[in-house]
Amino acid sequence: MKPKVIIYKKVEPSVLEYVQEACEVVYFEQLHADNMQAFYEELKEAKGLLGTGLKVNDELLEKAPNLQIVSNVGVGYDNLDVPALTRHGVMATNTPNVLNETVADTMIGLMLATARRIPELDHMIKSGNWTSHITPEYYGVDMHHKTLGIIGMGRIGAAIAKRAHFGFGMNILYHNRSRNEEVEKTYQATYCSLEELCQEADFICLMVPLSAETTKLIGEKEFRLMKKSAIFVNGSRGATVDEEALVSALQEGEILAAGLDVFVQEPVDPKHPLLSMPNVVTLPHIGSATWETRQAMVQFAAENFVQGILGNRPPALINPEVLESEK
Ligand SMILES: NC(=O)C1=CN([C@@H]2O[C@H](COP(=O)(O)OP(=O)(O)OC[C@H]3O[C@@H](n4cnc5c(N)ncnc54)[C@H](OP(=O)(O)O)[C@@H]3O)[C@@H](O)[C@H]2O)C=CC1
Ligand SMILES: O=CC(=O)O
Repeated sequence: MKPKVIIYKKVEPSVLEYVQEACEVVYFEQLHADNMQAFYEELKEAKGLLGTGLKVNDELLEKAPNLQIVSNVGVGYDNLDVPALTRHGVMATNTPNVLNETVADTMIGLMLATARRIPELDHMIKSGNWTSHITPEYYGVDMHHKTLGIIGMGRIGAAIAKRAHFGFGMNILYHNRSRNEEVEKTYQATYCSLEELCQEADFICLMVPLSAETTKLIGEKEFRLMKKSAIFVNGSRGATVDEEALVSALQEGEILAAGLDVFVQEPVDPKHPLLSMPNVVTLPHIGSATWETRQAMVQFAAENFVQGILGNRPPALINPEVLESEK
């Protein structure tokens, strides 16, 4: 008998068929209040769980005594309580690398859109307000040859640095807990403290994973350090920024503008003050949202999943301790 697993996200038929070769799949295209009870019922027997964003913690794991693997479709896994998964002997996997280039494209697009005020001016034309030659009040600022500070110079950060260095001739600063010699050599990036980066950069791009350490990593103090002309973009998770401090920094003119792909609460409340600011460009968490990349991510998640279900080591295993404790 094939092991029972749950997929709780809409996937391509080819991916479903690939998983079905090894598993009996219970398929929920999406989880919502009306099917949660049915989901919990299936969870009692499920050996695997594949999807995006579900909070997996002790409470959920107690409802899933047979679980072997949780396969996250996405690289960030702040929705997973990894120590709890490890305690319960459940493997956790994610989808690194396949989305680096696409997310980097999105972040460069967001920086340009913010600096050149693209959505604001698009709206001006479409609402019938382009009535004369553009006056200085509509000018943007250059991105090329400015200084870009990347906080979180990992896989995606490096793909952003590549574009910024070779494409825009930008000077790159970065901050991590540890140095990344590869980006220093390849993109002439300079390592610095968070404070130095905030003070020196014209564009500040946040790309860290969300953790206890990075929650509200950027707040009042950091915004105060930034240049009044700074453009801040966040592609990590909403909670890495103190949103109230960001609103104040924009209202007080401590920074020039912001580009946001992520919010503390998603979907963001339409009445959120950030949404009524013309100098804030917003996106609905679309960093990796292209057909090609989303397919690659789901395929990767399915490969992790099937390998784990078959008792093999999945290629992107987050908690290898689970396998070590089985030896
Ligand atoms: N908007 C979107 O659609 C997407 C968002 N993301 C987000 O981007 C994140 C990064 O992805 P990826 O590049 O693959 O991850 P990586 O792990 O490759 O890079 C993360 C970087 O952050 C640094 N970092 C971690 N903790 C801290 C800290 N406390 N202070 C300073 N730097 C820190 C790490 O360096 P070190 O360990 O040396 O500190 C590392 O260089 C994901 O976790 C996800 O949240 C990802 C994909 C799409
Ligand atoms: O936010 C998306 C991810 O892959 O992480």
